[in-house]
Amino acid sequence: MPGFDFHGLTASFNGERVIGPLSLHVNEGEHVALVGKSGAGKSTLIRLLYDRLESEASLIPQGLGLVNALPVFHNVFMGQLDRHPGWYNALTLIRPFRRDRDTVKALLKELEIPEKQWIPTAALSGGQRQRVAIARAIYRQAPVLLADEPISALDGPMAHLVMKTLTNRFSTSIIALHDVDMALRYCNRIIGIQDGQVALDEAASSLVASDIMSLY
Ligand SMILES: Nc1ncnc2c1ncn2[C@@H]1O[C@H](COP(=O)(O)OP(=O)(O)OP(=O)(O)O)[C@@H](O)[C@H]1O
Repeated sequence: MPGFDFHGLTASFNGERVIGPLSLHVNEGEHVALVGKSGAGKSTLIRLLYDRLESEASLIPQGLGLVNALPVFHNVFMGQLDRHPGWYNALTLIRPFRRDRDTVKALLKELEIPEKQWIPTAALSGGQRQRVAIARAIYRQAPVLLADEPISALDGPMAHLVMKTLTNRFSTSIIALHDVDMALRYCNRIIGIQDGQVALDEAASSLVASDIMSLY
């Protein structure tokens, strides 16, 4: 997928416009950080993009969307649920295939939770749960990543590892981030959202943190 170009994006809640109308053109190879204060509309914009991109996107929602009663393996496997026939998914629920087990294990190893593969996600810490949602998005292997605060529950070294991994694994990404320094370090384009509109759209290389702080 060579990027995307959407026009007239809008969203309203209870008759109140919270996004747009705005246009967004993203080229392949761009890692876009969505920044802006709480309530500016970043999550809503990510949802709008996900609705449009559908199977072309891997989503890491702010709420993670994990099934707590299921083990980590099955939560990660869900990233590819729509790629397999029903019988394959049903069998996987009972007895996962070796190939899938190995692929998921390697991903969990990369995210430093390999020992959690068969543990229900309910028994994990917040940061471990966040890494399960990250593994699920990577496992999906969609061309575009849409991530809403994917490092909010991670400590410093782990946050760096995850940002490095995500920007390496996906050729194009849109990542809502509250951490301005991480946005500048790992993304090559910064889009600032203010009251549902694009208030800043610049190459990360041309900005410093204080340029972005005016949005807050
Ligand atoms: N389900 C909803 N019902 C009503 N209003 C909503 C709903 N979801 C979001 N909003 C409103 O839409 C606006 C944008 O919210 P959104 O969650 O997109 O902001 P955000 O920039 O992602 O914030 P945060 O950084 O806190 O996650 C806010 O004013 C919020 O109150």
